[in-house]
Amino acid sequence: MNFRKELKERMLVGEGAMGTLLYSNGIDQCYEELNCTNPDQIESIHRAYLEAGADILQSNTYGANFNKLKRYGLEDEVSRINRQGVILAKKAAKGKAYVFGTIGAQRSIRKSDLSMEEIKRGFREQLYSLLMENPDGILLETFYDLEELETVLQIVKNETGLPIIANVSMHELGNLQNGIHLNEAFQKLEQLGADVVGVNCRLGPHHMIRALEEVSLPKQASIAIYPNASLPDYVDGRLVYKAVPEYFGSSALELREQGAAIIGGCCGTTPLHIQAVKHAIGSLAPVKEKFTKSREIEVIEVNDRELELPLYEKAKTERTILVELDPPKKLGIESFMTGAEVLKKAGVDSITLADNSLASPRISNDALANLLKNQLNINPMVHITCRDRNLIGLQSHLMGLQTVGLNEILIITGDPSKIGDFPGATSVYDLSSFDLISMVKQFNEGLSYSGQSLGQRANFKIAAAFNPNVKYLDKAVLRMEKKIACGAQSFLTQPIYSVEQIEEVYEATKHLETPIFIGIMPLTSTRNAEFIHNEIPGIKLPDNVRRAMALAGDDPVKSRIEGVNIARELVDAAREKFKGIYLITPFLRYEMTAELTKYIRKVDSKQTSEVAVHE
Ligand SMILES: Cc1cc2nc3c(=O)[nH]c(=O)nc-3n(C[C@H](O)[C@H](O)[C@H](O)COP(=O)(O)OP(=O)(O)OC[C@H]3O[C@@H](n4cnc5c(N)ncnc54)[C@H](O)[C@@H]3O)c2cc1C
Ligand code: MET
Ligand SMILES: [Zn+2]
Repeated sequence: MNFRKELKERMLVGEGAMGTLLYSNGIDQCYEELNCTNPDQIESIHRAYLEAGADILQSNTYGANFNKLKRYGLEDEVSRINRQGVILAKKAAKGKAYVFGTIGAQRSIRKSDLSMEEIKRGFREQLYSLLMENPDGILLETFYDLEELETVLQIVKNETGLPIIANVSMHELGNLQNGIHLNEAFQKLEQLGADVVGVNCRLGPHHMIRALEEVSLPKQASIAIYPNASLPDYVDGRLVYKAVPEYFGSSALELREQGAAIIGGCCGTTPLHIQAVKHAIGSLAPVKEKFTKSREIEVIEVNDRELELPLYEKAKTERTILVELDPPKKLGIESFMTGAEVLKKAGVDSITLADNSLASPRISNDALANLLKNQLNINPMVHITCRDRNLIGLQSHLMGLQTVGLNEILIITGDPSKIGDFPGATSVYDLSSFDLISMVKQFNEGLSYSGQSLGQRANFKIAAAFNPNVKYLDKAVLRMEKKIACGAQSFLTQPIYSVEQIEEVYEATKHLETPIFIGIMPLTSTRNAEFIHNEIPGIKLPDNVRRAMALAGDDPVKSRIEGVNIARELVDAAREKFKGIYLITPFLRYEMTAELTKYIRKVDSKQTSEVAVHE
């Protein structure tokens, strides 16, 4: 038997599912452990697949890596479980089928914290264990993350000359994560030396056929397709699959027409599905040519609704004042709307609205931003955190904002739920602030997260956060640079409380062209000052500031005056170096930020007229 030769001559049949089959037999434990604890059961499943017509058996070692076995306390059993997996498949094959050592991805469809170094380590250990038992090839499967697959494929190539099947999993029809098209992924994997490039899991035969229609035949490599039995249904907390083996079998012919040379099955498939595949394709040869549909890319029209200069552009050349006015925590918006009106009259360029700041629910900022825009003709900036919405919610939110013309946005990670009013609530964090910035940039190119056309380009103006209240300012600046590379067009800082710090920020960031809005939040009382100084991480108030607030004591009027006076000094320092000023309204006390706005406008216009007189 020569796998590489036979692959070119006739269609080969792969195995079907192992995990879901075991589960349907009532087993709910680490499936790979069964290689050692119940070898007969695993061997008999392999045998059933062999008898159904499988030409390639794959060891029951999908999740047999250090990181996954650790969940079951089996991390010391990597070698035994993998070796035993190959031994069992070989025993069942009896020389009548090829036996491939299976290695599944370690990063799943959800974002994983595993670093590439951890992945490589776990991967190598599994690979060496499998190779000890001389399989006929290596099968890499269920890779949602192409980077991970590319990395491990290179390792296999370096370690062995055995045939390699490299299977990705699609995120969405035709696309991998981050919008990489299947055709492109196949080309990359072929270049890295995979004998077979393929797709497994997540989607059923229908979507696999549709996706293959836009994929051309690789130059050298063959294509493998391991569809799930159907799309899944969610029952009692588990994914279950509709099992229609005849339909699965008839789909095999269409998969062949679209270029598949190996057809097997993934989740939900059984020996009956594999039998139906074998029955359908008989001893046919793989196709040598096919018609490839050109990729459907809708015409993306530029959405030309630009009425005002974007804030980040404005802040490059002229004074630009943003004032944060947060949505109320209770129903009733009179004082919020009055505040917005007062701020508008004072001369702000935009009002920014936090997204449930400090992880506590407030009236949704997009609803209020809409009111500000439509009722007061204010150009608002909407904060968007990664905390409260998953990848679906974030995309829908962005499409909604684009639709109603709320295009100025500030992207932040978001304070974690555990610090807020509902500490037990989930902090979603499907995306980091970097990921979300990149996704919005992609929206601006007319593409969704997974690279599907949105029909139009969005025109978001992307602001991001910069926290200078950290131990190592240079590290925070590196984060800014990374955010700029992702697509950030301006920065708003956490509040700064000393003139020296404004100088430091200027020195540390003067090489950047991206405008920075310096955050200034007036203090409201001595208690407020002491809280910030003693309890907010990273913030230290200068002694003279604390003394001045303490002198104002409990008198609210004196405190307000002192708070504004201190903020003025900071504003003066910031004005010298930065065009962008970001005033944060404390506790809806808009009269303080309005006063500061008027002050900035006044001193700016005084300076302008002084210059004019001079000229
Ligand atoms: C202008 C502005 C507006 C904000 N608006 C909101 C809002 O509307 N809603 C809300 O819930 N929160 C808001 N926040 C709070 C913000 O979400 C938290 O401060 C968050 O932890 C940091 O957000 P980021 O986007 O700057 O995080 P990122 O830059 O993505 O950083 C994420 C995490 O990395 C770590 N990190 C960052 N920099 C460093 C460093 N230099 N050294 C070590 N570790 C670091 C920190 O743990 C940080 O939490 C806002 C903050 C700012 C500055
Ligand atoms: N071959 C593996 C199995 O069927 C692939 C699972 S995909 C999550 O168990
Ligand atoms: Zn699967």
